[in-house]
Amino acid sequence: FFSKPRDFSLPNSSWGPEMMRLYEHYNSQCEAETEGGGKQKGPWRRIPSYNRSLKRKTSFFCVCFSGGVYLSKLIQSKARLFTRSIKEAGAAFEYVLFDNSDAQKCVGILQAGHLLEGPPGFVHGGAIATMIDTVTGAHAAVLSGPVMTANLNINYRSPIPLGSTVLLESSLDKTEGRKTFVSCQVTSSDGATLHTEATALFVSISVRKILD
Ligand SMILES: CCCCCCCC(=O)SCCNC(=O)CCNC(=O)[C@H](O)C(C)(C)COP(=O)(O)OP(=O)(O)OC[C@H]1O[C@@H](n2cnc3c(N)ncnc32)[C@H](O)[C@@H]1OP(=O)(O)O
Repeated sequence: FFSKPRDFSLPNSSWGPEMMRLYEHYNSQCEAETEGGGKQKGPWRRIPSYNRSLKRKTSFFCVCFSGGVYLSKLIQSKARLFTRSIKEAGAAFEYVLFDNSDAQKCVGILQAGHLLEGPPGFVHGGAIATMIDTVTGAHAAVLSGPVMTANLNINYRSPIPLGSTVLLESSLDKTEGRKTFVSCQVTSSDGATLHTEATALFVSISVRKILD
């Protein structure tokens, strides 16, 4: 009765060679070899991704706690995670996130599809902001549990060609009480071109607050 939800952060036929190269680079570091030739956890962990978030909990909490019957019935059944809402593989956001808890870093590998166009031939600034929010948000959530973006500052340094693969690297700057401060850099897949720089503040919240 229970079908397993599809994990969208696994390779599909739309992933190009650069996307695959970076994916394999980090994925190969999710497992390390022991001295005896066995396997153990490596420094990186792939973060799975689905097209819905908190599906069961949300409908449960909506009905039970927030009086959200309207939300539950009419909206929740259709709700999709924004970055995973386009069905055609490769058309919009193709991405995968990896987390390194020892280094307190998170990386996102993004292949920007044709539906993300802003200026002719380049990626829309809002789509770049979306991916920065996604990578830094996932990083802050790994570090601090449930959070919401309170502040996002972005400097666009050079445009991202549509169809290209870029690397988003998020690092922890500091935590202060409920506040988690992170920085993010978006570079070309070889690291040679800096496309975008950002800082973000996430504030810890209770899950109840999101659902309210
Ligand atoms: C897997 C996919 C991952 C995707 C991740 C995507 C994440 C998102 O996009 S979330 C959606 C966008 N964000 C929102 O809609 C949030 C809207 N804002 C809010 O709900 C609230 O303002 C919220 C939760 C951020 C903070 O509210 P609240 O919990 O009442 O905290 P509040 O008491 O005001 O502030 C807590 C601290 O943060 C600071 N703070 C809050 N907002 C800001 C801000 N914008 N700038 C600087 N500091 C801030 C406060 O000064 C306070 O600091 P201190 O503790 O030192 O006094």
